[in-house]
Amino acid sequence: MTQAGTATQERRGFEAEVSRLLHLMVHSVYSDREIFLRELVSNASDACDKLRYEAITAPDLLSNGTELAIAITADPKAGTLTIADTGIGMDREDLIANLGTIARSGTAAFLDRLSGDKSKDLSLIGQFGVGFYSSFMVADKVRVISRKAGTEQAYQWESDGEGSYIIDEAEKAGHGTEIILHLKDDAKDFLERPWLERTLRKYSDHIAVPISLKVCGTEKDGETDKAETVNSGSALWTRPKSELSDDDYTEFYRHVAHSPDEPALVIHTKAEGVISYSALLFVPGQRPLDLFDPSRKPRVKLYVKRVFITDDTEELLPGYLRFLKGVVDSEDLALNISREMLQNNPVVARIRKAVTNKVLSEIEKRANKDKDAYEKIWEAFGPVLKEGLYEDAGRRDTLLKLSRFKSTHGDAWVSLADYVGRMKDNQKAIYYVTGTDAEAVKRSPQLEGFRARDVEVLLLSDPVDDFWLSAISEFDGKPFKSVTRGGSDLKDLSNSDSNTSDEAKSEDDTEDMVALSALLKGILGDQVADVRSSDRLTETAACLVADDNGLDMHLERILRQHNQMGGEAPKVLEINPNHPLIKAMDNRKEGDNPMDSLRDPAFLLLDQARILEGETPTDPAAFAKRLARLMEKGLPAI
Ligand SMILES: Nc1ncnc2c1ncn2[C@@H]1O[C@H](COP(=O)(O)OP(=O)(O)OP(=O)(O)O)[C@@H](O)[C@H]1O
Repeated sequence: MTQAGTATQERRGFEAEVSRLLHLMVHSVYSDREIFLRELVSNASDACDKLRYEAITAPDLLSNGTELAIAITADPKAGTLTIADTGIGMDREDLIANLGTIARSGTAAFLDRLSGDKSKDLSLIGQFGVGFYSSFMVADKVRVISRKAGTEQAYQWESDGEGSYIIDEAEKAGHGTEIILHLKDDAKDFLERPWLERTLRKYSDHIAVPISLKVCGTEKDGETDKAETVNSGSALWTRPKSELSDDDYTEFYRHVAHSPDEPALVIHTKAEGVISYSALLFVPGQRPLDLFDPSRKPRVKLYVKRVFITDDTEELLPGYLRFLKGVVDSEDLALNISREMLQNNPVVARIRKAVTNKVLSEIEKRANKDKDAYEKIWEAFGPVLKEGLYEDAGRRDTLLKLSRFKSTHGDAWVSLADYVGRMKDNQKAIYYVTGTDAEAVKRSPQLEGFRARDVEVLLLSDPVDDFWLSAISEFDGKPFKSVTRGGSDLKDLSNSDSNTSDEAKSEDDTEDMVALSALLKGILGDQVADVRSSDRLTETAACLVADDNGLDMHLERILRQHNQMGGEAPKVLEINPNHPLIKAMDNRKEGDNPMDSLRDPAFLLLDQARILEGETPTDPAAFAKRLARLMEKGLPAI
């Protein structure tokens, strides 16, 4: 939506998503609204980084002698706070694209989660990070004056955050951006020198461009309107660890990650020798909302000799570490390296290898030292780390050791070492079941026999689980085995304290089941691969399993959903010899025409087993007719 003002002026509507976000900002009661300053200073510092990078190949952009810097000016009389930088700047198109839309991945997911309940939505905003738009928490009018480096014309953007903004030509000496906040009446405290000094020191000490503060009309060191420098301006990752406090790291994390939470793990490392680099990386405290969004950008920034190069390279870290945030600074790459040259670059490959090893070993240390803290990391990022199990064969063992699972053995997270340590004497495999829903997986009928014998089964419900399980055959010499595939070895696992009585089963019973199974197979024909008596069921009458050579059933379903597989492979129907229904069917097989009398029950049994698997009956109309016939017979006469 546009509307003409003066010849150069234009009023434009915000994108619908931005309007929703701004509405929340403008009417917010967010207690942490001081974060607007961190967001704006971060943006200013990013703009300086970008210009420094551009100037490597186009030195003219910086040739007028302007120093890259950020200046904060508070004017209590006018009620304004101005954040100015001499960075890359924005032209008209940039202003429209950057300050009228939200290009960030995960925005849709974020907005979908807004509930309309203000306090809940504001805490979500904390997780999402709203950047520039957070200005409207403290200002009722925001004006941005910007001139893009290398251009002559400046532009101005102005809005009260209510639906639209005005864009116009403007005057500005030199490149960069000035953001002028007209503070709301209840936000005038943000103009006070002590607050500004304290907050800027806290937020910006690590920022590598000088930041100055001027509070108009106040005295500093006996001088009115004096600008003071408030940060040390050195890159934090180059400083020795001994000089840095937890708070320094947290503030840097918040700056580099554009995230308001605390990091769960800080990895600060420096390598010198064959390759020289420093890295300051963070495992975030919370899972970002867009972690699984395919368009999500990596958030680790590459610097070369303290000059920012890019935060858009997938070369620096493997995809399964994409949740990391922070900085890698190389001494060995050329400053004028282009982003394209990073691909297949041997130095980058060596850095990637070293950093990946370091990160995994630090994560492992945390796992060994602090179980609870590690489990929080696993809960947030385990599904992503598990991608490494099939992507990174060389680090598979390390990643298997780091993996944690839910199991039938209580609610706690279980490592594979825990599992193996608890295996039964005759147990040869690590049993697991996969599915899409953790609760449904827990209720799988195939688990009944394992539970009855106290044999632990891993419960896996992340989409990635089926993929790594098809790539990895064993841990510590023990094969992984799906409880929904192949014959179960439960007979070998009966133990004295088990309340099942496999051994006591009479031969007659076994023969009966063989005969009933053959009869049912005769009725069901091609719809099943086989019918057999089961030792994995204790409560349910029947279940389906894949045969020995078949795919795990859940994996097969995923492949079918993604059109990676043609028709459904017939399954083995396992029947529970101790279930009253199976016993009744067994009795019936001695009567006249058992093929006829058992026809409806046989198909209903199969459909029931399919429903338990989350499938639909093969022929819903036939299913309904059979069920109706049976119900009719079962109704008591009046
Ligand atoms: N001072 C500035 N100089 C130049 N460009 C800027 C400046 N401030 C913001 N921008 C541009 O506007 C865009 C949007 O800023 P915004 O703060 O909303 O989001 P962001 O910084 O991209 O991400 P985040 O939400 O993580 O902060 C930035 O990506 C940048 O391109």
